[in-house]
Amino acid sequence: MKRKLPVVKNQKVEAKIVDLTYQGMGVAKVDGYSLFCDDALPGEKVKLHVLKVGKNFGYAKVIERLTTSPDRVTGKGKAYSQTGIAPLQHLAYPAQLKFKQKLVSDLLQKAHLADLAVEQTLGMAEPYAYRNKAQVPVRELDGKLTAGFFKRGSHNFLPLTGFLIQDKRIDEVIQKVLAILQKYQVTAYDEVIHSGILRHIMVRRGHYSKEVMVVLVTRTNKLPNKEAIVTEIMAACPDVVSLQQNINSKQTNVILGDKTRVLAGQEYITDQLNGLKFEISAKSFYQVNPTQTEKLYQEAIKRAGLTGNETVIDAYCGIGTISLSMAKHAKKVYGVEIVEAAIADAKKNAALNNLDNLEFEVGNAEDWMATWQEQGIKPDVIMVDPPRKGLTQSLIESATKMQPQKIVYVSCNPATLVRDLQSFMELGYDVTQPILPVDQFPQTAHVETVTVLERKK
Ligand SMILES: C[S@@+](CC[C@H](N)C(=O)[O-])C[C@H]1O[C@@H](n2cnc3c(N)ncnc32)[C@H](O)[C@@H]1O
Repeated sequence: MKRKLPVVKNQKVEAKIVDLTYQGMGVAKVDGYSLFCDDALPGEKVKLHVLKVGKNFGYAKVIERLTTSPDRVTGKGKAYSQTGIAPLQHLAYPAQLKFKQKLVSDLLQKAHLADLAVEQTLGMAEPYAYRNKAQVPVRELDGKLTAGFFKRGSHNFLPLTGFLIQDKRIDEVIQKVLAILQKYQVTAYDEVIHSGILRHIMVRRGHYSKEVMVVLVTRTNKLPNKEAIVTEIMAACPDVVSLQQNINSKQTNVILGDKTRVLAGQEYITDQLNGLKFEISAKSFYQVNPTQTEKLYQEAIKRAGLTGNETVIDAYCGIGTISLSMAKHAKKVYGVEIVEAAIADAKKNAALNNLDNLEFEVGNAEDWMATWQEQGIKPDVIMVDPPRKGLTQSLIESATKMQPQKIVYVSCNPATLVRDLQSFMELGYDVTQPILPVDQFPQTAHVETVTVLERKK
């Protein structure tokens, strides 16, 4: 029999916000039924307009705030919430850090792992303008090339000149590049009819080096007036050391295409992390919050307890940032990563830092973990830093068969972390220190964590 829901679409209802979701939405409860709404904080009483009702939960819009949370702060503009650039901007920063700690604790509790402790989130002093990388879509508005962002879950384009959480110099470079492209009548991509030229501008900036990389992502191979455009961009932005064109001719939401060519300068920018130098190419993964990444790596390496005698595996190593940091304190480090260009960077980076105790492999971490296990490699420590989908069961099995003393798990998704911890615990490992959340993404609901697992005696 169909259950009668306590609310119907378009109803106006008063409710109390009891929680925040992992996306930063307020959760209102009406007779036990959850309604998710933007811009609502725990403890606040609100009047809601019900927009959508589903079997288990619905969505609503706040039409009036009846009480205000002491943790509410004035945001920097509606667009940053609407686009998902800064969905937590209305929550005071200390409360954001508490929210992230609670998010991890709640997930552990749901998985019956409530006895695992979670430390206070390690935050940053200036929680804005931290991103060293931008990938902004470009569209034509009123006849002008315009940078912006899409409203969450839609294709509605909102124009923006400042992106709040991104390095301010990156914002400036985007505007300068757009003005030059406009002058040479480069057209903006139109996704409806799949026409026009410029799809995105990607910019990376070295936190210490201040070097800038600009990548023009185009639908077409041809960039009209290329020579003049290149000359003007390089003259207008003297800090650009790498200007590239990436061609993405597919009808897709994926930003970068397969082909990239250097238009001026070099293929990479250089930057530093914890005193080590890194060359970073356009397609390589590189942590976006350099200040917090230094802390994250320091904490992960401290927890690995390296003395200089250990054999270490760094799975999902990217351009080798953690591998190199560990190589300074270990006997030997093996790294694996699926992006070929990232491994090329990792090898160059080892040489750049005069480190010769590393071996890097291109491929699937799961396959390499099994290969290393078959080859009889005996790591003392395995570091894993997977993408959001976490680890596979087969990787976890190969890793534990090698019987490392410690497994240090750096995670950007607490849901998959908790799932994977359960597997490790079934295979003879225990979480021996409180889990540490590190705030890599202030103003957003993303949480990064460091967890240490040790082999049971
Ligand atoms: C969260 S990043 C971590 C990178 C690096 N540890 C760092 O801190 O810069 C995850 C990395 O895993 C890589 N990756 C994704 N799937 C993979 C797989 N199946 N096998 C190996 N590497 C993979 C991605 O290309 C990316 O570089």
